[in-house]
Amino acid sequence: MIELIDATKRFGGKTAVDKVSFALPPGRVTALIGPNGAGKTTTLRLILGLDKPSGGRVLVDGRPYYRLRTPLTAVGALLDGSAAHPGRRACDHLRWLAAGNGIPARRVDEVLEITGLSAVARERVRGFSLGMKQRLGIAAALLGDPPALLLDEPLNGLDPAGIRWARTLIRDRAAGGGTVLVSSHLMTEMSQIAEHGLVIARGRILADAPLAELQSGHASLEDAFFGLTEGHAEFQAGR
Ligand SMILES: Nc1ncnc2c1ncn2[C@@H]1O[C@H](COP(=O)(O)OP(=O)(O)OP(=O)(O)O)[C@@H](O)[C@H]1O
Repeated sequence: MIELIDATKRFGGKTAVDKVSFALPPGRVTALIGPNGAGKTTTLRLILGLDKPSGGRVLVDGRPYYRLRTPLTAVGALLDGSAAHPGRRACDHLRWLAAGNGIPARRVDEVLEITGLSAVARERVRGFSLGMKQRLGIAAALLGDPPALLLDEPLNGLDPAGIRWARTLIRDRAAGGGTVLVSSHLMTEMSQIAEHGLVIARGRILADAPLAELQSGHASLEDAFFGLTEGHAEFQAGR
């Protein structure tokens, strides 16, 4: 279980995440949706201990992330698909992560297989396409076979076959009892992948409800989203 209780993150005078409270139960895909600058990435970074909360609490299985002994076996995360060093071979990147987390080396071959990267495992990341980097990021997230997955825009750069594969993977993880949080701008995709939605804007949670409930009375999740976030966008294009 992942839980945020009045979690707040300020950067100087800017409040990126403002008293956010929610719980992510196992067995469910939750979509974190919000406009640019809403606080989605900061929320994920707070859960992963990459940002320290200015207030409130962020707990993974009842304790802060930094207290987890082998974090990759508790929470797998995709925050930036290109986080691997460009000069490294894909397999070495994963081996290095595995070694630091007490994960057996054979798991590296498994996640390469799951993400379809076995054939390019010995190639250097600098030659990878955006979609391949994304698959490598997902491979890293799966390395510890964690019960919880946090995925920031996991479909970025994936081709149609990749999107279908990722969609199935995400759903299967939750169906198998996993906790999955997916942050995305892709409403149509989210309505196919997730059961539950957290709508965030200007650092505040505007809705925490089943997607079917959020969508009711609207033609689509996108319409519901615009209805909820109207006037809350950080950035507005000129007309
Ligand atoms: N390290 C930082 N220093 C200063 N401000 C930051 C920092 N990180 C985030 N912010 C600000 O906090 C707010 C929330 O940013 P965040 O990246 O969490 O939004 P987001 O919802 O992920 O946006 P996007 O959809 O554009 O990726 C933004 O106004 C951003 O400029």
